Amino acid sequence: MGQGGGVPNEPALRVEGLCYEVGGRVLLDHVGLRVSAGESVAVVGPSGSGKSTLLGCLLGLVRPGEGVISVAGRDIVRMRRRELERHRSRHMGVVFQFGELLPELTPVENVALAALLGGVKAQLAYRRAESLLKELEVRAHGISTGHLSGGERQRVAVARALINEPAILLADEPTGALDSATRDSVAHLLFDVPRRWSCALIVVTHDKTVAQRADHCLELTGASLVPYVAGIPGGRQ
Ligand SMILES: Nc1ncnc2c1ncn2[C@@H]1O[C@H](COP(=O)(O)OP(=O)(O)OP(=O)(O)O)[C@@H](O)[C@H]1O
Repeated sequence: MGQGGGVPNEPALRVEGLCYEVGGRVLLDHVGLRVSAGESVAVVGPSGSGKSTLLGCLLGLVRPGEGVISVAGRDIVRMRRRELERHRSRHMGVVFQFGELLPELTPVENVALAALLGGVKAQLAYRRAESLLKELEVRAHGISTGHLSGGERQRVAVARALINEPAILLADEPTGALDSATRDSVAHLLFDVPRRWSCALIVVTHDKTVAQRADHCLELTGASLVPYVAGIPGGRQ
């Protein structure tokens, strides 16, 4: 797969001076972040520190008060809605805690759907979906996605997130609903994605054993992103 249509010398994701305030509380205070293709970042932090809000900003779902969020070389903060939707579907993939798949569809239908919605022709969409599911070792046909195990569903969700060859893959508590053995296998697969598919990966998680697999582990605390070292909140790496 390609590099998600990225711009040469520009990281897949560049965040600068990101500020967000809600209800009189500053959640993000001049936050900066750079993630290149092939690189992974985990974001941990106490409950309520603003991790989902940060992810919402990166996805263009929450509009920050200030700052730049450059995805594949273009600032999404200043985009109009239609353009943002196109840019998001072309360059960003997302995996949520519960997969958020359509349970009555087969895995291949769930994955192909994301490509069809992006304007890819049906034959190509299904071919790509089958090939991704094979690479991610989950069956494509003959079963409703709702009948798969939790771990298999997350593999389908990863395939769906990758089908449009995104520049960045964002995952919000991707292993939060899994038992520990399944969590390890899904986390292993997820942190292998940047190398195999040349995209950037950002994972928001409560689970430190998942976070430690990332190239860089950051903590959102006091409205800032700081390096996280096990046992030392806000400690230096
Ligand atoms: N639109 C909003 N209006 C009011 N408060 C909000 C809004 N969005 C977020 N908040 C508050 O901001 C704080 C941060 O929320 P957020 O969901 O980003 O935290 P989080 O770190 O993801 O938490 P958790 O780990 O529990 O999921 C919370 O206290 C939340 O109630």
